[in-house]
Amino acid sequence: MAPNDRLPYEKGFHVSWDQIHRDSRALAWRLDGRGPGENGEWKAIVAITRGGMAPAMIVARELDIRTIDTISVKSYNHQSQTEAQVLKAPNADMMGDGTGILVIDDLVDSGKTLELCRELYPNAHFATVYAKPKGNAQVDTFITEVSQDTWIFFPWDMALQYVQPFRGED
Ligand SMILES: O=P(O)(O)OC[C@H]1O[C@H](OP(=O)(O)OP(=O)(O)O)[C@H](O)[C@@H]1O
Ligand code: HPA
Ligand SMILES: [Mg+2]
Repeated sequence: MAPNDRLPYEKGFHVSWDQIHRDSRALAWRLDGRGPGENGEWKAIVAITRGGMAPAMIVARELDIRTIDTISVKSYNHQSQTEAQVLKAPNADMMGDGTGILVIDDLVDSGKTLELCRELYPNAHFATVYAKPKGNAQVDTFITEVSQDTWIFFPWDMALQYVQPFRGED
């Protein structure tokens, strides 16, 4: 399937860099002071690559968190879902059972990616910028919910291009 072919997704939600920046900052503010540290600090951030890296960087900057690791989970080939698998795990000593760790992704869809991460780190806090209803139960904190039949297009997957005027061209 071509990557820009939305079927079976009825709707497209196109997110600009500006929008993901605002929404990721909103996520940071919601998470601020909610960690298990004395002043609500979080121990570290773990970004779920690749989509979680941009939001994780923005949250880390807002919350002044310098310890950042990644977990690489692959679960999609374009818009087709495959079995979720961990291709690279974060530092085991740092992770423990996940206590104090903020695991960040761009979105939760079916919830399969987070389900796998939760099994590995049951005490981590899981946060995404966007969420679809099926995966809702897997995420502790998110900013915006979109319907299950919506495909979210992120700015790193898009480019500016010409569109014809609504009334057509002369
Ligand atoms: O809730 P789920 O149904 O598991 O889907 C959500 C996951 O799918 C996408 O990642 P993808 O596996 O496509 O990899 P990418 O981040 O490298 O693009 C997205 O970034 C989430 O990580
Ligand atoms: O709606 C989506 N957009 C981008 N990547 C995704 N991975 C699962 N669902 C989505
Ligand atoms: Mg991803």
